[in-house]
Amino acid sequence: MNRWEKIQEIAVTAAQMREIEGRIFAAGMPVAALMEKVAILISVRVQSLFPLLLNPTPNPSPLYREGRRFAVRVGVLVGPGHNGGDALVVARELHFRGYEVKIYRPFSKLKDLTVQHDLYAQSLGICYVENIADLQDCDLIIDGLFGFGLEREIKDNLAEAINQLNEWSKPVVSIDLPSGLQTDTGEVLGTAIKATYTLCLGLWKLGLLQDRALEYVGKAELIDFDIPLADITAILGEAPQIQRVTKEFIQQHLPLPRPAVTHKYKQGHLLLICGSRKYAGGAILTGLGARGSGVGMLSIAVPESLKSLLVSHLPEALIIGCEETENGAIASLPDAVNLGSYDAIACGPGITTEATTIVEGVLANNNPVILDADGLNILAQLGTISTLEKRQATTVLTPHAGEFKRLFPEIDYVQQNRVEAVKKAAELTGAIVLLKGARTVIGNASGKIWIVPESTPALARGGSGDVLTGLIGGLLAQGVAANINSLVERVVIAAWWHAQAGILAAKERTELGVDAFTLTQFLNPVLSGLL
Ligand SMILES: NC(=O)C1=CN([C@@H]2O[C@H](COP(=O)(O)OP(=O)(O)OC[C@H]3O[C@@H](n4cnc5c(N)ncnc54)[C@H](O)[C@@H]3O)[C@@H](O)[C@H]2O)[C@@H](O)CC1
Ligand SMILES: [K+]
Repeated sequence: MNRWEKIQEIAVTAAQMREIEGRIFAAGMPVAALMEKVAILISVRVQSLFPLLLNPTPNPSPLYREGRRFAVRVGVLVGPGHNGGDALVVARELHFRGYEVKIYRPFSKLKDLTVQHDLYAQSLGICYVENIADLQDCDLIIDGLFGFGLEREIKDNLAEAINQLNEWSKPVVSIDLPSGLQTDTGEVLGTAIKATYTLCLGLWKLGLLQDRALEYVGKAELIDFDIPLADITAILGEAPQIQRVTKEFIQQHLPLPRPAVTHKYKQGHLLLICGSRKYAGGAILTGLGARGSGVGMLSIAVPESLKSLLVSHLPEALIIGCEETENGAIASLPDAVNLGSYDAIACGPGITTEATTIVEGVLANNNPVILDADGLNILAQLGTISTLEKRQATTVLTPHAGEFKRLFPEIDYVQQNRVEAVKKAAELTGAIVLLKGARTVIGNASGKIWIVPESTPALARGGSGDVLTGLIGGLLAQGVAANINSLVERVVIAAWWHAQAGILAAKERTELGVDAFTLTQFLNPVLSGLL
């Protein structure tokens, strides 16, 4: 793995970033030199994103046709700390490159280095404005108000200025993170800049990966400024506790290539328990998700009345018809079904909350189990922690925020800090917990967290979770059959793969075109593209 790939896997808190930068400074790197270096990199990136339109012409240049934006007038927001220092260096560079720069610095007390850059910018004759409204004619705004040093709410005049600026809907490039976001939790402290681009410096800040930050972050990019890997490792350890899931990680952990000599049972046998008369389609989608995983053998237990429907959609699967309740839920599994004979069991989509004894039976068994949807609601009724305490084998829980709250009423901050919530849930239960969202978070009992950094709102659609359950189940079964030690990577792969299939499908069919069945058709193309 090269340096770029390695740093893409890391997410840090403000405290960790401070410790890492502290080591660099202690080793002799002058603070001013680092700021200069970083800010030059930012300024170069800004120039490529918003090239200077030197010669406005009725015939747009070829660059214009590539969809690049041009900027002439740039408003730079300068805060009191080193984020403001960065912004002042960027302002100076853009000024020298020929941009018309205006600086808005609503603070009188600045950090020393920032003072120096401020004095120099003034000496160059760069225009300073008193009011945010003076920036309304700008083509582009650079936001250097606060970075990871923001520690309290933004209030009063500054908050008003930010709100006013957000209303203009101008392109905004935020330095490090949109000013106003808490670095670790992504919480809005008072108010926050709505960025078009966020140029995150050095290492990804955790807050940028939290769902509630996303509407402020825009398109996020990492600006690498050569932090020595030794300094990163010294603070974060060899394997970071919070890992962004990257393509390289997936390539390393996929169950590929298959052994040259194998047979279907060696490639995992998954049992799905799903569906009811009311929710028949969920069973099909779960089955199609499992199919996409490449699992060796797939058995699907459904209410007897759904059997022929399932056979027609999944001819390769072994469909097990089960006795039904009056309402058409699974009442019991046939005696011939030996739960212990499967490599993994996925249980829940569409089973309704009538299937309590089924879920109890599955959990009493000693194989890896994935619970989703009604499987989770039943677990919540049984008592999540007390029920899971008794289990030795791997359990995977895949809640969305609502299900999470029902499962873990003691964890009341799931909306505020999804990463901490998952960490706590995994610690309390020993389970692998996957919290669905715009940035799906996965954690296990060791305290390690994985975040899927890209997804699409196209996936916010009924049935897409069923596909994920099947996909996780299939990958887990293959992992068990191959005797791999750690199964959490399989869950991580499934979450990433599912998101990428959504992204690919949305690219071809728009965000409105990704129904759950269509999603299953894009699972394999993601892999082909990856390899
Ligand atoms: N970490 C690194 O290695 C580097 C960091 N740099 C920059 O330095 C930034 C961090 O700099 P700082 O630690 O100076 O922090 P910031 O620039 O984020 O701001 C901290 C300052 O804002 C004040 N402040 C905090 N909350 C406030 C509020 N609500 N209202 C008014 N004032 C408030 C603080 O008292 C302090 O003076 C990074 O985000 C990045 O832009 C780069 O210059 C160079 C490399
Ligand atoms: K900023």
